[in-house]
Amino acid sequence: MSAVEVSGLRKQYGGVSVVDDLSFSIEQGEIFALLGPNGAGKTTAVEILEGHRRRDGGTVDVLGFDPETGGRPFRERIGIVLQEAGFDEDFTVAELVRLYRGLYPRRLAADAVIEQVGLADKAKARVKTLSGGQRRRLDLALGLVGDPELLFLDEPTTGFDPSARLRAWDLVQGLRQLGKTVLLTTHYLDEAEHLADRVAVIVRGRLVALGTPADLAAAQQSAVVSFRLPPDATIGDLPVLGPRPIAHGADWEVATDHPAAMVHTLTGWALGRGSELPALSVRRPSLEDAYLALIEQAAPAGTRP
Ligand SMILES: Nc1ncnc2c1ncn2[C@@H]1O[C@H](COP(=O)(O)OP(=O)(O)OP(=O)(O)O)[C@@H](O)[C@H]1O
Repeated sequence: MSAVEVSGLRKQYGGVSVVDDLSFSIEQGEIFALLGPNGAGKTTAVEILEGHRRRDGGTVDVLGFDPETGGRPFRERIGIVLQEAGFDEDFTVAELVRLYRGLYPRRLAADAVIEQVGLADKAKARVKTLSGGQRRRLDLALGLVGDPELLFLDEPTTGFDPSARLRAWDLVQGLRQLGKTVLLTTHYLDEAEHLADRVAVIVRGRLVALGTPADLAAAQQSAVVSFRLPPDATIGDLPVLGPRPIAHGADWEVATDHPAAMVHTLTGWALGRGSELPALSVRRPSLEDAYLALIEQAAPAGTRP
């Protein structure tokens, strides 16, 4: 059975569609990521699924409930981790986790959750003394303590240092092993690639791609060739490669379905002028490569708000 079924979902503000005929389903135990540029409609869609906004059209089933009418029995089965949850800053971490725990009939041990998110040494600290990353970990603890079947995670690792981020990823992956379903929104493509079983890409309220990160990456181009120019060359000196190389720091990258021919052209040019091509590499496209290509196709630069 699906944890979430969305069909033909619509929402308008002032006559403008911000969610436009959106359909997808999320299986139980799946980690599902919603991706899209700023203003794409992700938050609107997620808040409709959480029961915090009303839809204008379509059907939504979350854990067997219509979120608009599910009431308390529905809310007790979901967990929401917001980017900026407001709470009383004078509480300590342990107090706040216990307070939230008291709101749910099914619950986890407060100390275990605090430990899980890596805040054990801050359990007695007041919320106002926490760093930004520690607050985000507290948000995660508050979302988990009611032992939800479905967890909404809104940009869960923004502001985390790299090791806290890996730890949060482990935690989210641990949720999958417990059979929990996770709906993740994130702007970090590596996070979605690492965590999500499937991703949906939304642009201007419409679904433009849905699949596993590997499928999405493979659907765009078969390879990315990257290289640096010889010190005495400029990009204009290169032979015509078909697709235009794109600057990536000191490197140039070109996406292609014909990596062998591309490398042949590039190395032939370099050898012909008696130089090397530093840092030449061929790699499989990442989810980020595919995402950027999808966004560009759906809303070319210059047409975006
Ligand atoms: N209450 C509202 N009234 C009017 N317009 C709104 C309202 N809420 C959202 N919008 C508009 O709907 C569009 C989608 O917003 P939404 O917050 O869902 O995007 P998002 O994909 O979550 O963006 P971000 O990545 O920036 O968080 C935006 O153009 C936004 O201005």
